[in-house]
Amino acid sequence: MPREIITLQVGQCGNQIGTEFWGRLIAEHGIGPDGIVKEFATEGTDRKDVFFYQADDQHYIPRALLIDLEPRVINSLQESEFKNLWNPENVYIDSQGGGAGNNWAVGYTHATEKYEHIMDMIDREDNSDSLEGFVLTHSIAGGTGSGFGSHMLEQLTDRYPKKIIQTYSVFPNDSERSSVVVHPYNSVLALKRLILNADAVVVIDNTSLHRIADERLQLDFASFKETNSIISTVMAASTTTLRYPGYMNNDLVGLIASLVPTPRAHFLMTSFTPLVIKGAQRRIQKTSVLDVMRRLLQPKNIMVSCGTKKGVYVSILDIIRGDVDPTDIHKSLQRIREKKIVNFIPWGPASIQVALSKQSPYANVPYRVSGCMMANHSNLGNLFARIIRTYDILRKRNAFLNVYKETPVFSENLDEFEDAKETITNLIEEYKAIQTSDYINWGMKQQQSQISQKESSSLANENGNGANNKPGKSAMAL
Ligand SMILES: Nc1nc2c(ncn2[C@@H]2O[C@H](COP(=O)(O)OP(=O)(O)OP(=O)(O)O)[C@@H](O)[C@H]2O)c(=O)[nH]1
Repeated sequence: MPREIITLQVGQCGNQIGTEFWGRLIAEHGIGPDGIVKEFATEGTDRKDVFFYQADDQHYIPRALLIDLEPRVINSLQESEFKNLWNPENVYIDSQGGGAGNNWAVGYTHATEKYEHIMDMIDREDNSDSLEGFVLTHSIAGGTGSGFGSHMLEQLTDRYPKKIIQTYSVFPNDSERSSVVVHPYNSVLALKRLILNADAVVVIDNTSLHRIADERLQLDFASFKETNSIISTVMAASTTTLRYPGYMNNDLVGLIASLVPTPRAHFLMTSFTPLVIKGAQRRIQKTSVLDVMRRLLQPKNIMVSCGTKKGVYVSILDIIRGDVDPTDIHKSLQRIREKKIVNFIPWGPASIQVALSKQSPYANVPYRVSGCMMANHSNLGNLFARIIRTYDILRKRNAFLNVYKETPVFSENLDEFEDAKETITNLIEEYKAIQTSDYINWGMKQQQSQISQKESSSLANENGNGANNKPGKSAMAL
């Protein structure tokens, strides 16, 4: 039975990367931009119905909601070759159309006003018996994807507590301080929701994408079109096992369970090889299984700028596509073990897991084997520590807070900032502890102190409400 997934694209970035993703999916499944399956693809054994459903006239419609507070991006999608692909009822553009002005609190406030309408759209889309969960695409640095997306995450946790929530979250480029000057505020506030309300977050780091585009693909000034092409490659590859089921990882819960052994440390890094995107230099090397598996581990190919030389891997899943002899996989794993390329956690068994999948027969790729790595690594804590450092610089100066203070979340005080920072700081501590052999004991102590804190604060907060008091998913999972 298929386990369906609804995709929620929120804000400029969310809709732009979402569109690239659908472009990849229809190519891989032999579906035209109008949703009609091409004649040569009618016999496939792929699972189109995880991400699409069929209308009465048999054309495929993405299970997707397109949401933005300003019309530009969605309007341009509605004029593109994909204009007949999406269900027009699943588009939400705010009637005022002014966007969230790069402000998390404005996006969040809009969402509190519109959430019943959005939840009705989601409930309508939940038209199957076996919905597995949701995938959110957004950026954390602006206002809509970040703020509106945060509120949606909270609402989804409330409304669908048993469904999986995975996100592809775009983190800001370190060097773009001038374009979204308040991105550290927005990022910290959104990160709190990603920690508390998501089951898995695939971190897409614009800093890394630009480095990869520059150094690996020799694109001097990569545009969003090009970085989004990299992102959609990773999104399509990381969902391969759901769409071309094999003997493992063929639903979202199985995929996430193998990567996220402890609930809070659910942030994932990715790498992909060989990368081939339009407009970039093509340098296809020899693509043997060993080459692919080794390249996936090279820090220069990893799409998060936190390094992997120090620190430890909590888990690794390599999704290898192509015509591959399974004995090559065993030999490659042995070589990687012998060379001690990977350091794993000292507190539990961990190894590289491999899922094999065929290439799509309909998407022409110029290589024999490709690989996508999804991994959980302690150095992700360094990325969050960097965000906190840039946040502290702004916050100490009380800079650019006026618009935030005009919104209900911050009208009385700025406590929500402190609360978000504390949630992230706790996670950074967890990533430090994850590297030590004492991690299990550390986790038990944390759990104990959280239970006592919860007991005392539930007495104090009996009549409270607002963003600070929402129960977190990870708190429930602990
Ligand atoms: N990789 C990538 N990053 C993007 C894209 N569009 C915007 N960004 C990044 O996203 C952040 C800004 O978020 P946006 O998605 O533009 O903003 P929004 O969510 O629409 O919110 P408002 O514009 O405030 O309404 C910045 O860090 C941008 O660099 C995109 O298409 N691809």
